[in-house]
Amino acid sequence: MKITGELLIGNQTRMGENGTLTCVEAATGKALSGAFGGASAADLDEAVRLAWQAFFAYRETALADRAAFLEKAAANILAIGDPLIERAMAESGLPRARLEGERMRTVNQLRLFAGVVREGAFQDLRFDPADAARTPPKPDLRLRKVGLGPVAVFGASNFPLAFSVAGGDTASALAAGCPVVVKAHPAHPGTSELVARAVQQAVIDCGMPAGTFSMLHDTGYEIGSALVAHPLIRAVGFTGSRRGGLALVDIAAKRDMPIPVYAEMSAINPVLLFPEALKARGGKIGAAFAASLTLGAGQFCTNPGLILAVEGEGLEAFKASAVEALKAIPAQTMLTSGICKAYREGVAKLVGHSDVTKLAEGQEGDDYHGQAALFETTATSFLKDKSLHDEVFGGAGLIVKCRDMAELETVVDGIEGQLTVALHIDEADYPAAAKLLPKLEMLAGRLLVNGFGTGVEVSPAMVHGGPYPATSDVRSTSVGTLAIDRFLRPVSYQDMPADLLPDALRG
Ligand SMILES: NC(=O)c1ccc[n+]([C@@H]2O[C@H](COP(=O)([O-])OP(=O)(O)OC[C@H]3O[C@@H](n4cnc5c(N)ncnc54)[C@H](O)[C@@H]3O)[C@@H](O)[C@H]2O)c1
Ligand SMILES: O=CCCC(=O)C(=O)O
Repeated sequence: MKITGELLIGNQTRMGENGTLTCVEAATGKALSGAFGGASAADLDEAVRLAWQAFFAYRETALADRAAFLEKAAANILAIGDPLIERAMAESGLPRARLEGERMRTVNQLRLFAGVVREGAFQDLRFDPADAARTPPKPDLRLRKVGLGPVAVFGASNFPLAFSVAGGDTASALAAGCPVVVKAHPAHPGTSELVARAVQQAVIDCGMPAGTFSMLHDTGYEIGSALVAHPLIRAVGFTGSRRGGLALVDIAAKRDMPIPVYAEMSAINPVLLFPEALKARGGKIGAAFAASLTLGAGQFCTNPGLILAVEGEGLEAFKASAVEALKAIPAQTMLTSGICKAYREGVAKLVGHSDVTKLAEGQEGDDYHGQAALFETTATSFLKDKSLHDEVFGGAGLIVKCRDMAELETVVDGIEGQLTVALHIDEADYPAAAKLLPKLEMLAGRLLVNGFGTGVEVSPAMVHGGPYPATSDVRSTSVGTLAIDRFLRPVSYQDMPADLLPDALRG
């Protein structure tokens, strides 16, 4: 499959003429092949209008046909073969094994949603029969959930497959019966085109309406912003920075018809080390923490950036093994030089902070490679200075040393919304953990025990979401089968003649 740099608008392709996007090898900054044409306002309008037209037919496709389409998209992505992996490696700097795993996650996610569609429970069909004998008479009520309408998807830089063109947002929106218009991430436009062509081909192969899927490039923020503002777009999926997510939330809120924006933004994912667990195996936990902190150069929204623990021998053992492990970690290629620069600036702020001590650094980095780092501060300092709560996107962690569990609880009270909270506990810690759990439920979308949040399972019981600023809508998840709910709305049919009812609600 060739990368042409074209836009994919419905079943057509054409070169965008609103500026040109070029891209570079993440590891070196050297130019990569391909020039990607930016979409104009007219291209955008055409893609969205096609999506709107497609919506009415697409949302009523037989569930088996919609499921087969998702499976075909998965098969077409796999069929691209190694060129997809090689392009993604060059554009993102992520290693082959990681990207091969991510490709399977993407493919299996599409297949999982195919299963959800085929099974049909997502429609939440409800039947509440009439009762003419009741006073007042009770009407016949039936309910189903339908797709919201065309969805704008902003691919994430850090998961160029599983959170990008055919990632969780696209898979769940298509499963819900919503056409998708993707705004490709500028850091991996070639990867985006390859995957988009696979999805476009699936639309054609399966006879889905033209307009079910489109993908646009933007040389700046103009087209992405206009996409969210377009009156025929009915929801937005986004993974990226807090600033970017909030900009889209703001645009969506100012429309004549405001729409939901499901933005997954920043998190530091606190890890709580309880005293008995620390005492029994502080060293072991420290080594496991270092591995999770530096996975993918730390560029995971689930990265464990904050450690909370009570001071003592157990914490010292944790620190010693984390420090030893981190010192040996080579600098890793970051997704873009901009992300690397932001990371270095974040680390420099911690280095220059008078209340923060640097405990360890990994091997030295450069403008493209991030150097891991571990810092420590006290609970008092952390509570006093909110800037210490900021996400440093990359392999940097901060330990907050507490005097006792009461102080640790006060720190928990001062933290903003998160995707995950990890608890390291032994049985003797259960009473202390039980006391904190109600607060932790309010803090994050996923609570996990004796592990770290990196490596999200795509499953029916997964929540990859959480209170602001982890996401812009605490009621949702962007991973797992429940993600489909973001793009559905309930419609009730009262005393509707059977002939007029949707098939699923007859009988
Ligand atoms: N939490 C996470 O999972 C996560 C993932 C990736 C990046 N990040 C953070 O984001 C920073 C930058 O990385 P990035 O480029 O991937 O994220 P980003 O938020 O800058 O961009 C994500 C997407 O949104 C678009 N966008 C951003 N701001 C916009 C605006 N104002 N109007 C319209 N469109 C806009 C971009 O063009 C891109 O397509 C990183 O350094 C990191 O701090 C966080
Ligand atoms: O970066 C956001 C997603 C993280 C994830 O999916 C994972 O940890 O597996």
